[in-house]
Amino acid sequence: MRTSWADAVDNVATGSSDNAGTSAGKEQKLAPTKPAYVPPHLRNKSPASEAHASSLSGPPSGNDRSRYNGPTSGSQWAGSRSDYGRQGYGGGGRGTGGWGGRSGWGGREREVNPFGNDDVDADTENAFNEQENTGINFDAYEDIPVETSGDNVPPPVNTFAEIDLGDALNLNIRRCKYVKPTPVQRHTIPISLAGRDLMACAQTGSGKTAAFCFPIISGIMRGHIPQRPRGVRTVFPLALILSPTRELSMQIHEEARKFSYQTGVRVVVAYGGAPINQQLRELERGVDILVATPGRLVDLLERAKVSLQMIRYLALDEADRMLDMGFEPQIRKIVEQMDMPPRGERQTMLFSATFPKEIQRLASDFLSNYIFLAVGRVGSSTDLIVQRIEFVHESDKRSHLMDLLHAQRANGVQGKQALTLVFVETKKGADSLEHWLCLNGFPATTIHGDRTQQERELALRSFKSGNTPILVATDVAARGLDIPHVAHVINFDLPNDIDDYVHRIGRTGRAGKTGLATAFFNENNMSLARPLADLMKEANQEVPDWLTRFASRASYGGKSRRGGGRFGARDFRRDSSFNRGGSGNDYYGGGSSGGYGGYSGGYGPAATSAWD
Ligand SMILES: Nc1ncnc2c1ncn2[C@@H]1O[C@H](COP(=O)(O)OP(=O)(O)OP(=O)(O)O)[C@@H](O)[C@H]1O
Repeated sequence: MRTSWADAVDNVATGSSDNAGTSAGKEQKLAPTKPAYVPPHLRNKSPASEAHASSLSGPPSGNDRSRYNGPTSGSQWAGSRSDYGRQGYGGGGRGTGGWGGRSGWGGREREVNPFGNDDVDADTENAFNEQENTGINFDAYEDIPVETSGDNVPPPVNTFAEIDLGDALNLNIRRCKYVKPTPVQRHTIPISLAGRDLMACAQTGSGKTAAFCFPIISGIMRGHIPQRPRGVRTVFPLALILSPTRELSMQIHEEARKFSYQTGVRVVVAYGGAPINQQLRELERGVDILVATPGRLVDLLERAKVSLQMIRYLALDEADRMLDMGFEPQIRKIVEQMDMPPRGERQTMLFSATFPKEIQRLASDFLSNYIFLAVGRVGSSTDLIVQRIEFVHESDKRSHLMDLLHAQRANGVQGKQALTLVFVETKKGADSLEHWLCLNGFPATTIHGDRTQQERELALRSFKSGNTPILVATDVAARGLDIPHVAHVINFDLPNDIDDYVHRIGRTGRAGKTGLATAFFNENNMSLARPLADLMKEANQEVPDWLTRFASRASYGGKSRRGGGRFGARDFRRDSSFNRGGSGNDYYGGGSSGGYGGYSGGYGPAATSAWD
């Protein structure tokens, strides 16, 4: 196995795609009209090592899904799914596979380098220094409490070196300048590599994208590659990553392309608002991982352009949003009513920074014997974000915003000149505020659902580049977007739901950096007083007295769905109302203060929940 990794790295080091071309060329001679599908783990390889590598592509041993293959077990491929031998996954290695007459990266195409002008050696050398210089400070997450529940939870790792992700992926991790895994990565990667289903909750900006991408890419690289049907114009991805917005899908696609560079794994994105034909062309060139928004995917499924028959990995990013009232029917259709393998046969991973209990309950329909992981309190914000709440009457909001922006122009945000993201309630409100800001000498642009996709993308690019340092947005930009240098998030209009607030302010204070979030609160936001005060307290923020008073008033009658102010009661399976045979206690003590040494959460039978 090592031989094939070394080959892949040689290719990376020389920047050569010739080997891939050679191997595809050989296939073409055998079947001139239909170049065979080249399994990812054999792409970018010299013919000399093919025989050896293909002998390694046999089905995984063992059928016990509950078995735990530790992540530190050398190159043994931990967590291979037991179901790869089922119909559709059968068939042989290289040469017997074939897919619609096209091949992925193993074919004629040269893979574009997503890292730009990448000098591997220089980058690798500089990575650690640069990392230190960028201000990324993941030590800030070290003492975050971590809780897990479920059967036989694999222990976390401390370093990427402890996990056998494969050399090509490891090289890309270094190119991304990731020195060590973030807490959510430390815990989830071993769980996913062990083949387990997962519901993972971790704070905004804490590295969840890589946490689900690494195991998927690694699994595809090393797994037994199924034979894909020949001669049909339908594509059969092996992994599906769904996200709620177009921009987030694009971002995940960009990240996944970096992680999978020269691994032979091909990632394609499909989202609405953009010409479908172009996306179809991309798909027809081969796809291992499909990143998509639900609407466009349903369209592709109904046109029989995509089949989910061979999905091994399903990841829902922003999973709670994907399963709320707006999206749930589409997600159910995709997951339960098309041709996707049922739960238990595929591996399902759900990620978000927030997971209300009612959504956890819904989500459990898609999971099999899953592990629940919470890094930090479910739905908590990071205390890297300084939160300020100001009481501002509706009619004073604009002048108040103007004061903030003038002060910011003079002094920067926390001493830095940086990007400002302003959230408003409505699309009309966004346009009108943008117009007013521009009139007053503050270059601004907008992103919301009434703008064309082209306009949305242009606005985001202009904001990211700093050309337009203020972006006025509706909730379409609230989740997942990772925009460096957003130093200030202003909730001009507060959302109705505290979880939306958590995601919005999470656009700053990412990856260990600090950030500032200011919110304008008034009589229209009373229902948010208590959850907001709770959230701020949890994040060690100063809560204004007036907010504490509003929070304690009876006018907010709703029960906090966040489940009390202590670390616990996270996994809904532990909830007293669900715990049929249990003690009625909604608090459980499987926690730890997540540092390397302090981990004790949920490993071993003592932590098995009553439900499992
Ligand atoms: N191990 C790591 N080392 C350094 N940086 C990392 C690491 N993992 C992720 N990052 C960076 O951290 C940033 C935030 O990651 P990501 O966007 O995945 O966060 P997230 O948890 O998905 O946030 P959100 O909840 O807002 O979607 C990204 O810029 C990413 O490149």
